[in-house]
Amino acid sequence: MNLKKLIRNVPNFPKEGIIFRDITTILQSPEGLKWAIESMEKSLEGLEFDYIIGPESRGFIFGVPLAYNLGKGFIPVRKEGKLPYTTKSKAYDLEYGTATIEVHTDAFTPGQKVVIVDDLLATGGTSKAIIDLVEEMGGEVVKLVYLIELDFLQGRKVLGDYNVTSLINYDDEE
Ligand SMILES: O=P(O)(O)OC[C@H]1O[C@H](OP(=O)(O)OP(=O)(O)O)[C@H](O)[C@@H]1O
Ligand SMILES: Nc1ncnc2[nH]cnc12
Repeated sequence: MNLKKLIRNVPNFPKEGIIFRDITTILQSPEGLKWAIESMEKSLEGLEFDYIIGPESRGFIFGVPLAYNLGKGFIPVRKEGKLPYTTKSKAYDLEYGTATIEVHTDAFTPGQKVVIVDDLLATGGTSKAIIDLVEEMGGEVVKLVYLIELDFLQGRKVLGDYNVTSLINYDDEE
């Protein structure tokens, strides 16, 4: 299946010079959505872990069905001020700005293994912030799975030796 055809490219959103890779057009397609979830799921075959953890908001779209299908729990990572209980937070840079994310302090117990799921890897700032949060809380990140990777932003360099899978790659800004 040619998933790139199902991704809408929106130039100059949310800022001049950014080509936004819009996944709403994949979500609209029953075949595209099925392919995306099933392919992400395949990349986790045989892996032992306790939770899927994913960032607001697009990480929820893919993380929850994966967790449900694999019989795991899901841990939401939210933007600042949204989680109601005690949180641990981390500030980070994005391709088009800065943000702070938070996770509940009792989301998992030390020693547990988590898989990070998100729609897209760009600079790696969001994922690195999640890795830092998980590790500072005593957890272990055993894999990261993305639908899309913007290779030219070199997010993988930021992620170092972690086990990373992405399904659709963009090598340059076109
Ligand atoms: O690799 P990075 O440079 O960190 O960029 C990738 C992140 O940026 C986007 O989320 P965004 O913060 O725009 O939030 P949204 O999902 O709510 O739109 C995307 O869904 C990833 O989470
Ligand atoms: N170019 C892009 N398109 C969609 N989501 C993004 N998140 C960060 N960069 C992005």
